[in-house]
Amino acid sequence: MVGTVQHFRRTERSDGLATVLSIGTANPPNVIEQSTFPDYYFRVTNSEHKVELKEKFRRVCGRTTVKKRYTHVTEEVLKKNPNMIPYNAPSLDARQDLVITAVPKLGKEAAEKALGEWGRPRSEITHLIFNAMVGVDMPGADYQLLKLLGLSSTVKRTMFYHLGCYAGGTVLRLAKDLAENNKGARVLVVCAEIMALTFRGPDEAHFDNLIGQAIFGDGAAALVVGADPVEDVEKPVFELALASQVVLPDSEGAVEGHLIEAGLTFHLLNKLPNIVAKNLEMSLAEVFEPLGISDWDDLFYIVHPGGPAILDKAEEQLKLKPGKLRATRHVLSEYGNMSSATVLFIMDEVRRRSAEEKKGTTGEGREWGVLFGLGPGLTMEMVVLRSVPL
Ligand SMILES: CC(=O)CC(=O)SCCNC(=O)CCNC(=O)[C@H](O)C(C)(C)COP(=O)(O)OP(=O)(O)OC[C@H]1O[C@@H](n2cnc3c(N)ncnc32)[C@H](O)[C@@H]1OP(=O)(O)O
Repeated sequence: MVGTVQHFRRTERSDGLATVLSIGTANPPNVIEQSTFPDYYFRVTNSEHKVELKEKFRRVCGRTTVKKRYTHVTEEVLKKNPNMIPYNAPSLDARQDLVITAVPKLGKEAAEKALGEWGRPRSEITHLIFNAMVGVDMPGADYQLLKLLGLSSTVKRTMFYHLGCYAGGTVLRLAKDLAENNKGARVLVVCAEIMALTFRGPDEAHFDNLIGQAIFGDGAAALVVGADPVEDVEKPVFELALASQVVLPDSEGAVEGHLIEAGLTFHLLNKLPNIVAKNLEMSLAEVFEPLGISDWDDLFYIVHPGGPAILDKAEEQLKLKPGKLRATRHVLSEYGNMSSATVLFIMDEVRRRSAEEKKGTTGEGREWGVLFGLGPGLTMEMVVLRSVPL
Protein backbone atom coordinates (compact mmCIF):
# COMPACT_ATOMS: atom_id res chain seq x y z
CA MET A 1 0.00 0.00 0.00
CA VAL A 2 2.79 2.44 0.99
CA GLY A 3 4.57 1.51 -2.26
CA THR A 4 1.42 2.34 -4.28
CA VAL A 5 1.07 5.75 -2.61
CA GLN A 6 4.74 6.53 -3.27
CA HIS A 7 4.29 5.44 -6.88
CA PHE A 8 1.36 7.87 -7.29
CA ARG A 9 3.30 10.70 -5.62
CA ARG A 10 6.25 10.09 -7.95
CA THR A 11 4.17 9.92 -11.10
CA GLU A 12 2.11 13.01 -10.31
CA ARG A 13 5.16 15.25 -9.74
CA SER A 14 7.03 17.01 -12.51
CA ASP A 15 10.73 16.36 -13.04
CA GLY A 16 11.76 20.01 -13.41
CA LEU A 17 10.84 23.41 -12.03
CA ALA A 18 7.67 25.30 -12.95
CA THR A 19 8.53 27.56 -15.87
CA VAL A 20 6.94 30.65 -17.39
CA LEU A 21 6.20 29.64 -20.99
CA SER A 22 4.61 32.84 -22.33
CA ILE A 23 3.45 36.31 -21.28
CA GLY A 24 0.67 38.59 -22.61
CA THR A 25 -0.48 42.05 -21.47
CA ALA A 26 -3.42 44.37 -22.20
CA ASN A 27 -4.74 47.81 -21.19
CA PRO A 28 -8.01 49.66 -21.79
CA PRO A 29 -7.84 52.13 -24.71
CA ASN A 30 -8.23 55.38 -22.72
CA VAL A 31 -4.94 57.07 -21.86
CA ILE A 32 -4.30 59.47 -18.97
CA GLU A 33 -1.39 61.84 -19.57
CA GLN A 34 0.12 62.59 -16.16
CA SER A 35 1.08 66.17 -17.16
CA THR A 36 -2.57 67.14 -17.71
CA PHE A 37 -4.12 64.85 -15.09
CA PRO A 38 -4.29 67.34 -12.14
CA ASP A 39 -6.35 69.81 -14.24
CA TYR A 40 -8.54 67.03 -15.63
CA TYR A 41 -9.08 65.35 -12.24
CA PHE A 42 -10.04 68.51 -10.34
CA ARG A 43 -12.34 69.59 -13.20
CA VAL A 44 -14.24 66.30 -13.58
CA THR A 45 -14.62 65.95 -9.81
CA ASN A 46 -16.02 69.53 -9.54
CA SER A 47 -13.18 70.46 -7.16
CA GLU A 48 -11.56 73.46 -8.92
CA HIS A 49 -12.19 75.58 -5.81
CA LYS A 50 -9.80 73.41 -3.71
CA VAL A 51 -6.88 75.46 -5.00
CA GLU A 52 -4.22 74.54 -2.41
CA LEU A 53 -5.07 70.86 -2.52
CA LYS A 54 -4.84 70.93 -6.30
CA GLU A 55 -1.38 72.52 -6.17
CA LYS A 56 -0.13 69.89 -3.72
CA PHE A 57 -1.65 67.18 -5.93
CA ARG A 58 0.09 68.67 -8.97
CA ARG A 59 3.43 68.54 -7.10
CA VAL A 60 2.92 64.91 -6.09
CA CYS A 61 1.79 63.90 -9.62
CA GLY A 62 5.01 65.42 -10.94
CA ARG A 63 7.09 63.33 -8.54
CA THR A 64 5.40 59.99 -9.25
CA THR A 65 7.66 59.52 -12.31
CA VAL A 66 4.52 58.24 -14.08
CA LYS A 67 4.17 59.62 -17.63
CA LYS A 68 0.96 57.93 -18.64
CA ARG A 69 -1.62 55.38 -17.48
CA TYR A 70 -4.68 53.66 -18.90
CA THR A 71 -8.16 53.79 -17.41
CA HIS A 72 -11.62 52.36 -17.76
CA VAL A 73 -13.09 55.37 -15.92
CA THR A 74 -13.58 58.07 -18.55
CA GLU A 75 -15.38 61.40 -18.22
CA GLU A 76 -18.34 59.74 -19.96
CA VAL A 77 -18.43 56.97 -17.32
CA LEU A 78 -18.43 59.64 -14.58
CA LYS A 79 -21.26 61.57 -16.27
CA LYS A 80 -23.36 58.39 -16.27
CA ASN A 81 -22.39 57.57 -12.67
CA PRO A 82 -22.13 60.92 -10.81
CA ASN A 83 -22.02 59.23 -7.39
CA MET A 84 -18.51 58.01 -8.21
CA ILE A 85 -17.32 61.62 -7.94
CA PRO A 86 -17.68 62.69 -4.26
CA TYR A 87 -15.18 61.16 -1.84
CA ASN A 88 -17.80 59.21 0.07
CA ALA A 89 -21.11 58.84 -1.86
CA PRO A 90 -22.91 55.45 -2.04
CA SER A 91 -21.88 54.14 -5.44
CA LEU A 92 -21.04 50.46 -5.03
CA ASP A 93 -23.82 49.19 -7.32
CA ALA A 94 -22.76 51.40 -10.23
CA ARG A 95 -19.10 50.49 -9.74
CA GLN A 96 -19.88 46.77 -9.55
CA ASP A 97 -21.90 46.98 -12.80
CA LEU A 98 -18.83 48.37 -14.54
CA VAL A 99 -16.21 45.94 -13.27
CA ILE A 100 -18.08 42.63 -13.25
CA THR A 101 -18.01 42.60 -17.06
CA ALA A 102 -14.88 44.70 -17.64
CA VAL A 103 -12.47 42.65 -15.46
CA PRO A 104 -12.86 39.28 -17.27
CA LYS A 105 -12.93 41.09 -20.62
CA LEU A 106 -9.59 42.80 -20.01
CA GLY A 107 -8.22 39.52 -18.63
CA LYS A 108 -9.28 37.80 -21.85
CA GLU A 109 -7.28 40.27 -23.98
CA ALA A 110 -4.10 39.51 -22.05
CA ALA A 111 -4.82 35.75 -21.97
CA GLU A 112 -5.33 35.58 -25.76
CA LYS A 113 -1.85 37.03 -26.22
CA ALA A 114 -0.26 34.61 -23.72
CA LEU A 115 -2.03 31.62 -25.31
CA GLY A 116 -0.96 32.79 -28.79
CA GLU A 117 2.70 33.04 -27.77
CA TRP A 118 2.58 29.68 -25.95
CA GLY A 119 1.70 27.99 -29.24
CA ARG A 120 -0.14 24.88 -28.01
CA PRO A 121 -3.93 24.38 -28.32
CA ARG A 122 -5.89 26.03 -25.51
CA SER A 123 -7.64 22.69 -24.88
CA GLU A 124 -4.35 21.68 -23.18
CA ILE A 125 -4.77 24.27 -20.39
CA THR A 126 -5.48 22.26 -17.22
CA HIS A 127 -5.69 24.97 -14.53
CA LEU A 128 -6.74 28.62 -14.36
CA ILE A 129 -5.73 31.11 -11.65
CA PHE A 130 -7.46 34.49 -11.85
CA ASN A 131 -6.71 37.42 -9.58
CA ALA A 132 -8.58 40.75 -9.44
CA MET A 133 -8.76 43.35 -6.70
CA VAL A 134 -12.37 44.21 -7.61
CA GLY A 135 -15.53 42.77 -9.17
CA VAL A 136 -16.35 40.09 -6.60
CA ASP A 137 -19.26 38.05 -7.97
CA MET A 138 -20.61 34.49 -8.28
CA PRO A 139 -19.77 32.64 -10.37
CA GLY A 140 -16.60 34.67 -10.56
CA ALA A 141 -14.38 36.32 -13.16
CA ASP A 142 -12.55 32.97 -13.56
CA TYR A 143 -15.80 31.34 -14.71
CA GLN A 144 -16.54 34.23 -17.10
CA LEU A 145 -13.03 33.99 -18.53
CA LEU A 146 -13.35 30.24 -19.03
CA LYS A 147 -16.41 30.92 -21.20
CA LEU A 148 -14.90 33.92 -23.02
CA LEU A 149 -11.81 31.88 -23.97
CA GLY A 150 -13.70 28.67 -24.74
CA LEU A 151 -11.54 26.65 -22.31
CA SER A 152 -12.48 23.11 -21.30
CA SER A 153 -15.14 22.80 -18.58
CA THR A 154 -12.74 20.47 -16.72
CA VAL A 155 -10.17 23.24 -16.18
CA LYS A 156 -9.52 23.49 -12.42
CA ARG A 157 -10.14 27.11 -11.43
CA THR A 158 -8.93 29.23 -8.50
CA MET A 159 -10.24 32.78 -8.08
CA PHE A 160 -8.59 35.39 -5.85
CA TYR A 161 -10.42 38.66 -5.15
CA HIS A 162 -9.41 41.62 -3.01
CA LEU A 163 -5.81 40.66 -2.17
CA GLY A 164 -4.21 43.85 -3.48
CA CYS A 165 -0.85 44.46 -5.09
CA TYR A 166 1.13 41.57 -3.56
CA ALA A 167 -1.03 39.08 -5.49
CA GLY A 168 1.26 39.29 -8.54
CA GLY A 169 3.56 37.09 -6.44
CA THR A 170 0.77 34.97 -4.94
CA VAL A 171 -0.42 33.75 -8.36
CA LEU A 172 3.13 32.69 -9.27
CA ARG A 173 3.54 30.84 -5.95
CA LEU A 174 0.31 28.90 -6.55
CA ALA A 175 1.10 28.27 -10.24
CA LYS A 176 4.45 26.80 -9.18
CA ASP A 177 2.79 24.39 -6.73
CA LEU A 178 0.18 23.34 -9.28
CA ALA A 179 2.67 22.84 -12.12
CA GLU A 180 5.17 20.90 -10.02
CA ASN A 181 2.61 18.65 -8.31
CA ASN A 182 0.43 17.77 -11.31
CA LYS A 183 2.64 16.29 -14.02
CA GLY A 184 1.85 17.78 -17.42
CA ALA A 185 -0.26 20.63 -15.95
CA ARG A 186 -0.43 23.85 -17.95
CA VAL A 187 -1.63 26.74 -15.78
CA LEU A 188 -3.11 29.90 -17.26
CA VAL A 189 -2.45 32.74 -14.79
CA VAL A 190 -4.37 36.02 -15.20
CA CYS A 191 -4.23 39.25 -13.17
CA ALA A 192 -6.74 41.88 -14.31
CA GLU A 193 -6.91 45.18 -12.45
CA ILE A 194 -9.45 47.95 -13.08
CA MET A 195 -9.47 50.83 -10.61
CA ALA A 196 -13.15 51.76 -11.03
CA LEU A 197 -13.84 50.98 -7.36
CA THR A 198 -11.14 53.33 -6.08
CA PHE A 199 -11.69 56.36 -8.32
CA ARG A 200 -13.15 59.18 -6.19
CA GLY A 201 -12.86 62.93 -5.78
CA PRO A 202 -10.37 64.70 -3.47
CA ASP A 203 -10.83 65.20 0.26
CA GLU A 204 -8.43 67.29 2.37
CA ALA A 205 -8.60 64.76 5.23
CA HIS A 206 -7.52 61.84 3.03
CA PHE A 207 -4.39 62.74 1.11
CA ASP A 208 -3.52 59.04 0.80
CA ASN A 209 -6.51 58.79 -1.56
CA LEU A 210 -4.83 61.41 -3.74
CA ILE A 211 -1.56 59.45 -3.75
CA GLY A 212 -3.61 56.54 -5.14
CA GLN A 213 -5.32 58.76 -7.74
CA ALA A 214 -1.87 59.93 -8.85
CA ILE A 215 -0.32 56.49 -9.39
CA PHE A 216 -2.89 53.76 -10.08
CA GLY A 217 -3.69 52.61 -13.61
CA ASP A 218 -5.60 49.74 -15.26
CA GLY A 219 -4.00 46.71 -16.89
CA ALA A 220 -4.08 42.94 -17.21
CA ALA A 221 -1.31 40.40 -17.63
CA ALA A 222 -1.42 36.67 -18.30
CA LEU A 223 1.14 33.87 -18.28
CA VAL A 224 1.16 30.20 -19.16
CA VAL A 225 3.14 28.23 -16.56
CA GLY A 226 4.14 24.56 -16.74
CA ALA A 227 7.05 22.26 -15.88
CA ASP A 228 9.17 20.15 -18.23
CA PRO A 229 8.64 22.27 -21.39
CA VAL A 230 8.02 20.32 -24.58
CA GLU A 231 11.19 20.68 -26.65
CA ASP A 232 10.89 22.71 -29.88
CA VAL A 233 7.25 23.56 -29.06
CA GLU A 234 7.32 25.51 -25.78
CA LYS A 235 9.87 28.27 -25.19
CA PRO A 236 10.85 28.77 -21.53
CA VAL A 237 11.06 32.38 -20.34
CA PHE A 238 11.93 32.09 -16.61
CA GLU A 239 12.00 29.18 -14.15
CA LEU A 240 10.18 29.74 -10.86
CA ALA A 241 12.85 28.45 -8.46
CA LEU A 242 11.35 29.34 -5.08
CA ALA A 243 8.36 31.25 -3.73
CA SER A 244 7.68 32.56 -0.24
CA GLN A 245 5.36 34.95 1.59
CA VAL A 246 5.94 36.99 4.75
CA VAL A 247 4.03 39.58 6.78
CA LEU A 248 6.58 42.34 7.42
CA PRO A 249 7.25 43.19 11.09
CA ASP A 250 5.76 46.43 12.52
CA SER A 251 3.82 47.09 9.32
CA GLU A 252 0.20 46.78 10.46
CA GLY A 253 -2.02 49.35 8.76
CA ALA A 254 0.64 50.45 6.24
CA VAL A 255 -1.72 49.56 3.35
CA GLU A 256 -5.39 48.80 3.84
CA GLY A 257 -8.43 48.74 1.56
CA HIS A 258 -12.02 48.77 2.78
CA LEU A 259 -15.03 47.81 0.67
CA ILE A 260 -17.89 50.11 1.66
CA GLU A 261 -20.99 51.60 0.03
CA ALA A 262 -18.73 54.22 -1.58
CA GLY A 263 -16.58 51.55 -3.26
CA LEU A 264 -13.07 50.55 -2.23
CA THR A 265 -11.20 53.11 -0.11
CA PHE A 266 -7.43 52.96 0.13
CA HIS A 267 -5.35 53.81 3.18
CA LEU A 268 -1.60 54.24 2.97
CA LEU A 269 0.84 55.26 5.70
CA ASN A 270 3.76 57.38 4.58
CA LYS A 271 6.23 55.15 6.47
CA LEU A 272 5.48 52.39 3.91
CA PRO A 273 8.58 52.88 1.68
CA ASN A 274 10.89 52.65 4.74
CA ILE A 275 9.26 49.47 6.04
CA VAL A 276 9.64 47.75 2.67
CA ALA A 277 13.24 48.79 2.12
CA LYS A 278 14.27 47.69 5.64
CA ASN A 279 13.07 44.13 5.00
CA LEU A 280 14.36 43.41 1.50
CA GLU A 281 17.96 42.61 2.37
CA MET A 282 17.15 40.00 5.02
CA SER A 283 14.86 38.14 2.59
CA LEU A 284 17.53 38.18 -0.14
CA ALA A 285 20.25 37.00 2.25
CA GLU A 286 18.20 34.03 3.44
CA VAL A 287 17.77 32.71 -0.11
CA PHE A 288 20.88 33.76 -1.97
CA GLU A 289 23.73 33.45 0.52
CA PRO A 290 23.47 29.61 0.41
CA LEU A 291 23.83 29.98 -3.40
CA GLY A 292 27.00 32.03 -2.84
CA ILE A 293 25.45 35.35 -3.93
CA SER A 294 25.81 38.32 -1.59
CA ASP A 295 26.43 41.15 -4.08
CA TRP A 296 22.89 42.23 -4.87
CA ASP A 297 24.00 43.71 -8.19
CA ASP A 298 24.45 40.10 -9.38
CA LEU A 299 20.65 39.68 -9.56
CA PHE A 300 17.99 41.03 -11.89
CA TYR A 301 14.97 42.69 -10.26
CA ILE A 302 11.22 42.89 -10.63
CA VAL A 303 9.85 45.00 -7.75
CA HIS A 304 6.21 46.01 -7.32
CA PRO A 305 6.49 49.76 -7.90
CA GLY A 306 4.01 51.01 -5.29
CA GLY A 307 5.55 54.44 -5.88
CA PRO A 308 9.02 55.80 -6.68
CA ALA A 309 9.81 56.34 -2.99
CA ILE A 310 9.72 52.55 -2.49
CA LEU A 311 12.14 52.01 -5.39
CA ASP A 312 14.48 54.80 -4.27
CA LYS A 313 14.67 53.40 -0.73
CA ALA A 314 15.12 49.84 -2.01
CA GLU A 315 18.05 50.89 -4.24
CA GLU A 316 19.61 52.78 -1.36
CA GLN A 317 19.20 49.95 1.15
CA LEU A 318 20.56 47.26 -1.21
CA LYS A 319 23.29 49.63 -2.51
CA LEU A 320 22.32 48.80 -6.08
CA LYS A 321 24.12 50.29 -9.08
CA PRO A 322 22.02 52.86 -10.96
CA GLY A 323 19.85 51.15 -13.58
CA LYS A 324 19.20 47.86 -11.72
CA LEU A 325 15.51 48.79 -11.43
CA ARG A 326 15.32 50.11 -14.99
CA ALA A 327 12.58 47.70 -16.15
CA THR A 328 10.54 48.35 -13.00
CA ARG A 329 10.83 52.12 -13.38
CA HIS A 330 9.99 51.91 -17.09
CA VAL A 331 6.72 50.07 -16.41
CA LEU A 332 5.81 52.51 -13.62
CA SER A 333 6.40 55.42 -15.99
CA GLU A 334 4.48 53.96 -18.96
CA TYR A 335 1.54 52.35 -17.11
CA GLY A 336 1.46 53.51 -13.46
CA ASN A 337 0.84 51.09 -10.59
CA MET A 338 -1.51 48.40 -11.97
CA SER A 339 -1.62 46.53 -8.66
CA SER A 340 -1.01 42.77 -9.08
CA ALA A 341 -0.53 42.96 -12.87
CA THR A 342 2.46 45.31 -12.58
CA VAL A 343 5.15 42.74 -11.71
CA LEU A 344 4.02 40.58 -14.64
CA PHE A 345 4.32 43.58 -17.01
CA ILE A 346 7.84 44.09 -15.62
CA MET A 347 8.67 40.42 -16.22
CA ASP A 348 7.63 40.93 -19.85
CA GLU A 349 9.75 44.10 -20.06
CA VAL A 350 12.84 42.36 -18.59
CA ARG A 351 12.78 39.53 -21.13
CA ARG A 352 11.89 41.87 -24.04
CA ARG A 353 14.72 44.27 -23.31
CA SER A 354 17.17 41.41 -22.62
CA ALA A 355 16.49 39.98 -26.09
CA GLU A 356 16.59 43.40 -27.77
CA GLU A 357 19.94 44.25 -26.15
CA LYS A 358 21.34 40.72 -26.75
CA LYS A 359 22.09 40.23 -23.06
CA GLY A 360 22.68 36.46 -23.23
CA THR A 361 19.88 35.46 -20.83
CA THR A 362 16.23 36.44 -20.42
CA GLY A 363 17.29 38.08 -17.12
CA GLU A 364 19.49 40.94 -18.33
CA GLY A 365 22.46 38.56 -18.76
CA ARG A 366 22.19 37.34 -15.12
CA GLU A 367 21.26 33.80 -14.09
CA TRP A 368 19.27 34.63 -10.95
CA GLY A 369 16.66 37.26 -10.25
CA VAL A 370 13.98 38.12 -7.76
CA LEU A 371 10.41 39.34 -7.96
CA PHE A 372 8.82 41.18 -5.01
CA GLY A 373 5.04 41.54 -4.70
CA LEU A 374 3.99 44.04 -1.99
CA GLY A 375 0.60 44.95 -0.62
CA PRO A 376 -1.87 45.04 2.26
CA GLY A 377 -0.58 43.64 5.51
CA LEU A 378 2.16 44.60 4.66
CA THR A 379 2.48 41.31 2.87
CA MET A 380 5.55 40.59 0.79
CA GLU A 381 5.71 37.78 -1.76
CA MET A 382 9.18 36.87 -2.97
CA VAL A 383 9.68 34.71 -6.06
CA VAL A 384 13.19 33.62 -7.06
CA LEU A 385 13.53 33.46 -10.84
CA ARG A 386 16.14 31.65 -12.90
CA SER A 387 16.64 33.08 -16.35
CA VAL A 388 17.03 31.09 -19.56
CA PRO A 389 19.88 31.47 -22.09
CA LEU A 390 18.88 33.51 -25.14
C1 LIG B 1 -2.48 48.52 -3.61
C2 LIG B 1 -1.53 47.68 -2.93
O1 LIG B 1 -1.92 46.62 -2.43
C3 LIG B 1 -0.10 48.01 -2.86
C4 LIG B 1 0.32 49.36 -3.31
O2 LIG B 1 0.97 49.50 -4.30
S1 LIG B 1 -0.17 50.63 -2.35
C5 LIG B 1 0.67 52.02 -2.99
C6 LIG B 1 1.97 52.15 -2.32
N1 LIG B 1 2.57 53.38 -2.74
C7 LIG B 1 2.87 54.38 -1.90
O3 LIG B 1 2.63 54.27 -0.70
C8 LIG B 1 3.46 55.62 -2.47
C9 LIG B 1 4.85 55.83 -1.94
N2 LIG B 1 5.19 57.25 -2.03
C10 LIG B 1 5.87 57.80 -3.05
O4 LIG B 1 6.33 57.12 -3.96
C11 LIG B 1 6.08 59.29 -2.99
O5 LIG B 1 5.80 59.72 -1.67
C12 LIG B 1 5.15 60.09 -3.95
C13 LIG B 1 5.60 59.90 -5.40
C14 LIG B 1 3.71 59.69 -3.81
C15 LIG B 1 5.28 61.59 -3.65
O6 LIG B 1 6.63 61.95 -3.77
P1 LIG B 1 7.19 63.22 -2.95
O7 LIG B 1 6.34 64.38 -3.28
O8 LIG B 1 8.64 63.30 -3.22
O9 LIG B 1 6.97 62.64 -1.47
P2 LIG B 1 6.81 63.34 -0.09
O10 LIG B 1 7.55 64.66 -0.07
O11 LIG B 1 7.16 62.33 0.94
O12 LIG B 1 5.26 63.61 0.03
C16 LIG B 1 4.60 64.71 -0.57
C17 LIG B 1 3.40 65.05 0.28
O13 LIG B 1 2.51 63.92 0.28
C18 LIG B 1 2.27 63.49 1.60
N3 LIG B 1 2.19 62.03 1.64
C19 LIG B 1 3.09 61.13 1.15
N4 LIG B 1 2.65 59.87 1.39
C20 LIG B 1 1.48 60.01 2.04
C21 LIG B 1 0.56 59.06 2.56
N5 LIG B 1 0.77 57.74 2.45
N6 LIG B 1 -0.55 59.54 3.18
C22 LIG B 1 -0.79 60.87 3.28
N7 LIG B 1 0.05 61.80 2.79
C23 LIG B 1 1.18 61.37 2.20
C24 LIG B 1 3.48 63.99 2.41
O14 LIG B 1 3.16 64.11 3.77
C25 LIG B 1 3.77 65.30 1.75
O15 LIG B 1 2.88 66.27 2.24
P3 LIG B 1 3.40 67.80 2.56
O16 LIG B 1 3.87 68.33 1.22
O17 LIG B 1 2.17 68.49 3.06
O18 LIG B 1 4.50 67.65 3.55
